[in-house]
Amino acid sequence: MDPLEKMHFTTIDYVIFALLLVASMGIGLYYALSGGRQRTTQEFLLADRSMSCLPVSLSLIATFQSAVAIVGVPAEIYTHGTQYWFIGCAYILGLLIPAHVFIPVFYRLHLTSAYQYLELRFSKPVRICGTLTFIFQTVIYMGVCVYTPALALNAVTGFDLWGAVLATGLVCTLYTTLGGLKAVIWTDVFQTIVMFAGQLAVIVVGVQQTGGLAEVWRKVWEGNRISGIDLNPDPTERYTFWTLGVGGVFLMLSLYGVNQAQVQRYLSSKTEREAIMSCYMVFPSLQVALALSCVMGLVMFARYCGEDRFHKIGNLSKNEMVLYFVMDMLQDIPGLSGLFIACLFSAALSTISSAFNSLATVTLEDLIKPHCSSMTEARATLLSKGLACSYGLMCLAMAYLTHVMSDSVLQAAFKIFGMVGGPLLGIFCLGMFFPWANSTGALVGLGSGLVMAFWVGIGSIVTRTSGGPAAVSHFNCTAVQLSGNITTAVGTALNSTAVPTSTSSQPMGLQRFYSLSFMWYSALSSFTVVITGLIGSFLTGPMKEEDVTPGTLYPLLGNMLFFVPDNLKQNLCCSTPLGHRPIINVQDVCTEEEEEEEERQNFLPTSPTPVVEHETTV
Ligand SMILES: CC(C)(CO)[C@@H](O)C(=O)NCCC(=O)O
Ligand code: NA
Repeated sequence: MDPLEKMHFTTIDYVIFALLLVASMGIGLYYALSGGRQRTTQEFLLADRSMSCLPVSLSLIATFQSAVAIVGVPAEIYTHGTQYWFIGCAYILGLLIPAHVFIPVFYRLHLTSAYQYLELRFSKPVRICGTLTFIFQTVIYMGVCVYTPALALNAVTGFDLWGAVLATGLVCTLYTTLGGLKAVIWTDVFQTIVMFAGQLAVIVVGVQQTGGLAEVWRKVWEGNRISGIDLNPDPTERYTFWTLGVGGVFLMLSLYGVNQAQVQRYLSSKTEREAIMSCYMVFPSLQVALALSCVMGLVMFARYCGEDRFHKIGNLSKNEMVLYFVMDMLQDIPGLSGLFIACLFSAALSTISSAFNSLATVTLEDLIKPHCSSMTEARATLLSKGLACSYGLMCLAMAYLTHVMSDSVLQAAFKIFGMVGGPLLGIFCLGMFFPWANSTGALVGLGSGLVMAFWVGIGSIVTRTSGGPAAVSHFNCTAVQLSGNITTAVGTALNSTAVPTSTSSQPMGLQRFYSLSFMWYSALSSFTVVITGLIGSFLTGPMKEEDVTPGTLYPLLGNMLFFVPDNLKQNLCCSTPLGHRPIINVQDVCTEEEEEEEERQNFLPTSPTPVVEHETTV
């Protein structure tokens, strides 16, 4: 294996990278010194519930668009063609359902943490289990997020790995601790723009160097990179229309519906309407983000197709491929490689800053406050800043853990989302849609969902099945024998040790279960939670609809059974309409004027909120 010569950075590249860090710090400082100067938890954790939809929507996409997607998706397209692009189909339901089901329920309950819902609906133990599950998920995920760009940068430029990890981790900790959620949201806006600009620059230069759009198209078409829709129903196939378009909806729901990082942004919106609008606005931006990374993969393919270097690139890991391509293309254009590095780090910063703030929120609201009811506001604010800072430092430790257990980062992220986010999605669905579910059922459900998810997840890692080196579609580029090299590349990305490169034998029994595509993990584990949760509830005495806290149910069954007469529905316990008035939480410090203002904005009889629909269906 011939190591690629290290690229180098010019001064201007370093300057651009430094500007990103300085600008982010500046935004943090600005929000530390303006407005309420971060002296209340309402401001620090919820941006005073005053945000409008534009910054919120950009911040929503920034949260789960990390460097993992920026380096992972193009490498996926390069090696396996455009099948992955079909995940864009999942964005439709994956955003409509949060907008019209989860946001109205959470917003009207006037929550701070999504897990407060679990206590209102079930009990305190369920809330604590939910919170701990979320903390576990986020802490692992942020390690992957901070490590990925640093590793890629190190591999290609020789830039110090731990230096980059420390710089991002510390800068992010600082501006998150200083400026609170307002700083997190506004840095997200800035960083999303840098992210798009960096990717666009690479695409434009790449197309130009390949010889124009027509040439790029010819090469990717002849090279078999444009995938048709794959309707293979086999659930062990990594990416098919079903795994992406259906399994992907559950993934999106666990991220955009019930994940605290996102729920907190919905709750920071001025009105429910703004929150719903922001969710709608995520759709086009997320499609743009997806298109940019897919097109970058195609351009990368076209650029090297038919060249000698293809061999070398084939030997790189998936994480390094994109960076190599970028540095190779941009190194003659001063500043552009710096811009792309800034893009990569923007993606990482915007994800870990959301993680720090949401972790501080749930730790304070769900784990500490219930035990210290007499805490003063000043002390709570100080504590939340301390928490944001500690999670920031913990992130550095997690980066080290990721370093030890290297895996293909895109798959690692999807596995974390599915294995831990899936059961969380399940427990919220159980509570919202099924009035019979009780607290015991919820605990049993969450437990079995996690067991199921970890069984298949760990099983697949140990037996190296799910998402293992899938058959590589053959290349048509003249003069290059690629398939072998690419397969090795995928293998190297997955495991440092040898991987069986042939997947021709059909797995049987448990082996087949372990090879379930990781895109189904969310769906599998959330269904497990709902089903075992319902069984557990019926065995221990189902809840009566009238005993459930008002406003915590969403009349899904009632709406679905619209043809059933009302009195029969009453007997089936599925007729409760969605709460019309927010239940004010005692923990929230909100002045009366603010409440009135909110009431006025949310419940204007003439306001064309889509939610009005639910009221008429009853
Ligand atoms: C969340 C999705 C699937 C939305 O397209 C995408 O942003 C993604 O693939 N994320 C991977 C994880 C990450 O970027 O950290
Ligand atoms: Na991000």
